Amino acid sequence: MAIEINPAAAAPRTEFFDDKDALTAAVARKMLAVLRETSEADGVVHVGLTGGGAGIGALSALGALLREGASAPDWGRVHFWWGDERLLPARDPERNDHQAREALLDFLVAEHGLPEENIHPMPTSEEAAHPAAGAEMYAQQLEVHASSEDAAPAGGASALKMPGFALMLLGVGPDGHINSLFPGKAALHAEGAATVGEEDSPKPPALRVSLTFDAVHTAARVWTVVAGEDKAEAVAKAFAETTPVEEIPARNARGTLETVWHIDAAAASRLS
Ligand SMILES: O=C1O[C@H](COP(=O)(O)O)[C@@H](O)[C@H](O)[C@H]1O
Repeated sequence: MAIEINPAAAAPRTEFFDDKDALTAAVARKMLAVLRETSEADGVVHVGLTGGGAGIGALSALGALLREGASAPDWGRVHFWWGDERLLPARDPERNDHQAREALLDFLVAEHGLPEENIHPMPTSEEAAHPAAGAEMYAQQLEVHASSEDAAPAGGASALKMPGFALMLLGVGPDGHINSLFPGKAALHAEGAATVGEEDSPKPPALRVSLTFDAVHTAARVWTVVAGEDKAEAVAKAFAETTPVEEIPARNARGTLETVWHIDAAAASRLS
């Protein structure tokens, strides 16, 4: 059955930047503000991280802001999760969590008191024998941190046992994928679960674990970060009303409060 976009979710708006550096700097500034404000208001804030050039770039930019003295949240209240991961050994340079640690998280632990237990990586290939097992393990971790009110997408659809994410960052692949939700794959149709395994990712490595669309849709803010000419076609298709979600999964990136596409000039070059 064709995937339909939930009309109750926040419609996407766009923010444009000259280049990737301007984009990542702006996203990092906004991220710090969300982390400060939400952690002060709620006592805790859960954030979903992404891999890829712009996603990791935003983390490096956040580190740079802190080194310049930007006002920071109480890091003891901040929890980091991942939207997807490659099922590879711990510390493999291709793992999204490894790249995020190098770009920001190790610095936060060493210099800013981020508790190691607030970092929630997806399972490694040493921990999970296959993607479905990894997905199940991560769903259990999410459930441990679920708030008393389960996370629910806009519009009254069923809730999931996971923490309420204040923010989910999403890179977008040249083929329009978000997380490890790739065009035409069965994982796009996973319903009622927070996580799903992917056995045959068209982008190597093949074995991956991902949050589902249902999980993405529970986040308050969903921010795509898209830079580079190789993303231009996917961006143009994502904003064409007739493009099926099965072809460009990023079309179905939606939050409950806001959906913002952060796009640099090169990635925006084919938007009309
Ligand atoms: O495989 C992945 O790709 C996307 C996009 O990466 P990019 O390098 O094309 O920007 C990324 O967001 C996702 O987390 C990752 O696993």
